[in-house]
This record gives sequence, structure tokens and C-alpha cells, in this order.
Amino acid sequence: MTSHTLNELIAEGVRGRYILVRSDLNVPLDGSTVTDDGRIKASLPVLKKLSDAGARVLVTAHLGRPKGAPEDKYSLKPAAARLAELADFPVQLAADTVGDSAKELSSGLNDGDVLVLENVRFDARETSKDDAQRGAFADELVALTGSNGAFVDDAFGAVHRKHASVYDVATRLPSYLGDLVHTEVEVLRKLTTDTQRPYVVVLGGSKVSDKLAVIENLLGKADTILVGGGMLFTFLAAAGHKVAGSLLEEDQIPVVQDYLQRASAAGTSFVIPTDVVVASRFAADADHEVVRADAIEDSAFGASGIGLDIGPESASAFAAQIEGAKTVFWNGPMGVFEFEAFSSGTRAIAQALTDTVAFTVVGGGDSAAAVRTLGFEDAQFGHISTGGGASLEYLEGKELPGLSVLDR
Ligand SMILES: Nc1ncnc2c1ncn2[C@@H]1O[C@H](COP(=O)(O)OP(=O)(O)OP(=O)(O)O)[C@@H](O)[C@H]1O
Ligand SMILES: O=C(O)[C@H](O)COP(=O)(O)O
Repeated sequence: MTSHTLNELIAEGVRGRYILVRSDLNVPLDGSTVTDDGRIKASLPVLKKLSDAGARVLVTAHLGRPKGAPEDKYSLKPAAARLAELADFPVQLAADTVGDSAKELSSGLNDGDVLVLENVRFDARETSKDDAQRGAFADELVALTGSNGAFVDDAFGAVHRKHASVYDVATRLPSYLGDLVHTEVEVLRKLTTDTQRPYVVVLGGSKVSDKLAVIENLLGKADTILVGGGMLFTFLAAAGHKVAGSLLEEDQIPVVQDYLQRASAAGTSFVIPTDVVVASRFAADADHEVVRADAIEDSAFGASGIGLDIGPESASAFAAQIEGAKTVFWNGPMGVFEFEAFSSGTRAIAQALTDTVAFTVVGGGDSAAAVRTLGFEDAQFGHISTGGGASLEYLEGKELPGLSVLDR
């Protein structure tokens, strides 16, 4: 990659200039409380570097997946408030992204001030597939930077998105690679160029179709794929089992069947849970029991039971695979770890990763949040990546729009 770096931008001089920074502030919330501020802390150094150098910093970021219009629960307010607490420079939040509030507050910035613009996904043009729509939104973001602006992409977690604030602004402004993206790419590059085998990939989480898509390119690359989290039910359904009320993407069943058929010829084996924890409903205090993975509907909750974690037998089998690995990449919690009763599978995987001598990488906002909220320290893992989908797509060898657009 031959992108220009943040240090080059600082050396050119940023005092008094408006610098647009794409950060990943997509943090987990409980109401208005940030439950894991890892991504905010990871975003701080670049903002501080620019603030110290006298830039007027405009931060763009998304939170969650709102449907292209403002929604209170997806406001960046809690994230910006936490950023302000952690920062030793002034941080404000605009009430909109490119509207009156953004314009007024940005025009009032002093050198070294930071203004977070409200969730870019409150505007449907941010994620539009139509280049002209995205371009028009990017033009409005760029207009906030005046005549001498620049763009820094520091949102590693979003580099796989061809979105206006990630991709299109970079085609309109002199653009630079942020330090966080730089570090992430260096670590992940090592993982792809010098992969020590056996290479075990652990997949879970709830963004099922996103993650099933990456398996295509992991076939042949990973020796073993351990399947947990929400996607395990699509695997069970593909094997002909009933999954009651569990998370299931029916249209993905043929895709999974195809993977299962091609796996052994590709040299990759899947390990699918043999037991799961089934709950009466999606709640922290729900009744629950461990059942065989091929008999979920036989639980006390019948067809309304919901699988919310892998069972203990599966957790041990996964841990044994991890123990024998030389490289482990983990993305996506094994279950609904936010509820104590359904956190055992995720805890067992985190423990196995800390016990192994393998090089371990944990990728993803929720995965990183899981290991921290379950009491593990970042230092117990080889690397904790801020990117979930982004790190998976990088490992697949896919071209990432947010990186390639910076490549000169
Ligand atoms: N069986 C399940 N049913 C429903 N939700 C589940 C299940 N297992 C895990 N989850 C949920 O998956 C969520 C995390 O999934 P996600 O795919 O977003 O992970 P991530 O890749 O680490 O995060 P990010 O995409 O933010 O980087 C957690 O909130 C967890 O509760
Ligand atoms: O959480 C993430 O992985 C990144 O912030 C990207 O979010 P997205 O999957 O909603 O684009």
C-alpha cells in the first residue's frame, strides 16, 4: 500500500485547516451508556495528534444501522460524550451531519478543537448504491472543510464499506491513512503472509449473511472453521435440523450446503456445535436448558425455544481445536454474551485463546467488547482488532474500498 500517512499531513502543516477524519465510533450501548469504549480509545490518538498540531477536526462516524433517517437510539451523543471525557482537547457534537448545526459549529471552531458530526447513516445517501447520491452527500461533507481541507481515514472497522464518508470523500480531498488503520493493516498483513498452521478461524455473532459471505474465501485458507453464534443455526438447518425460534437466514441455507460440500476438497473442515443452550425467550432471565443441537425443538420450550449460546460439550470441542492451533482468528461472540446466562461459550473461547501458544487475533467491535466485559485483558491476546467485517474481508484478500481509494 502506498497511501500518504497522517505524519505526512502533519508535516505539510494543518494549523487552522479543517481536517475531516472518519473514525469508527460504532460502540455497544446500553441505553445511553457506552458498555465498551475500546473503539473510542483507539480513535483518540489520531484526533489528539491533529488537535495538538492545531487542526480544526471534523469527525464523521456511524453508529448501528439506522434506516437513513435520524433515530435517537442511534445518536452519537453517548459516544461523543465518552470521547469528550477521555480527551484533553475540546470535543463538541453537532445535532446533524451536514445541516445548520454542523455548519454553525464548524465555522466557530478554534485551532485544536474537535467537532463530531451526527451519525452519517442518518442520511440515506451515505450508504446508497448510487454513486451520484453518495457523491452529493460527500460534496456536502467536503464543503464543511472550506478551501484547504484534507481527509484522514482512521476507521478501520469501516474500510470494507463503499460509503460516502469512507470512500467518496477520499476521491474529493487530499487523503491520508490514519495511524489506527495503518497499525491494523500491518498486523493483519503478517497474519496473511506468514500464516502458521494449523490455522483455526472461529466465527460467531449476529451479522449472519455478512459472515457467511466471507467463508467462501476462507475455504482452502483456514484449516478449521469453528461455527458458533447466530450463524450456527443456518448450518444446523442446512444439515436438515429444526432450529425452533433461533436466528435463521433461510435464504442462506443453500449457500451453507454448498460450503459443506466443497469443504473437504478445499482442505477445510467445519466444526459445528453438538449442543446448544436454548432459552424460552430473548431475555437475561429467561428459562434455559442445554439440548442436543440436532434436537432443539425437543427442549421444554418446543418450537418457540431460541438458541442463545453454544453448549458446554461444543465449547470444549472448540477449545481443543484452539489448543492445537498455531494461528487463531476469532470474530463474533459464540452467544448472547451480554446476558450472563448465555456468556459461557464466549468465555470458554476467550479462555482458550488466552491459554494457547498460538498467535491470536480477535476482530470486531462486539467480539472485543465481549472479551473485555468478560474480564479479559487486551494484552492476553496477540492483537485485538477494531474491525469485525473489515478484518475478515482483509483476511479473505478482498479489495477494501476504504483502503484502495487511498492507494496512490
Ligand atoms: N445465538 C445468537 N442469537 C442472537 N444473537 C447472537 C447469538 N450469538 C451471538 N449473538 C449476538 O451477536 C452480537 C455480535 O455480533 P456481530 O456480528 O456484530 O459481532 P462483531 O463482528 O464482533 O461486531 P462488529 O460487527 O460490531 O465488529 C452480540 O451482540 C451477540 O449478542
Ligand atoms: O461494527 C463494525 O464492524 C463496523 O463499525 C462497521 O459496521 P457495519 O457492519 O454496520 O457497516
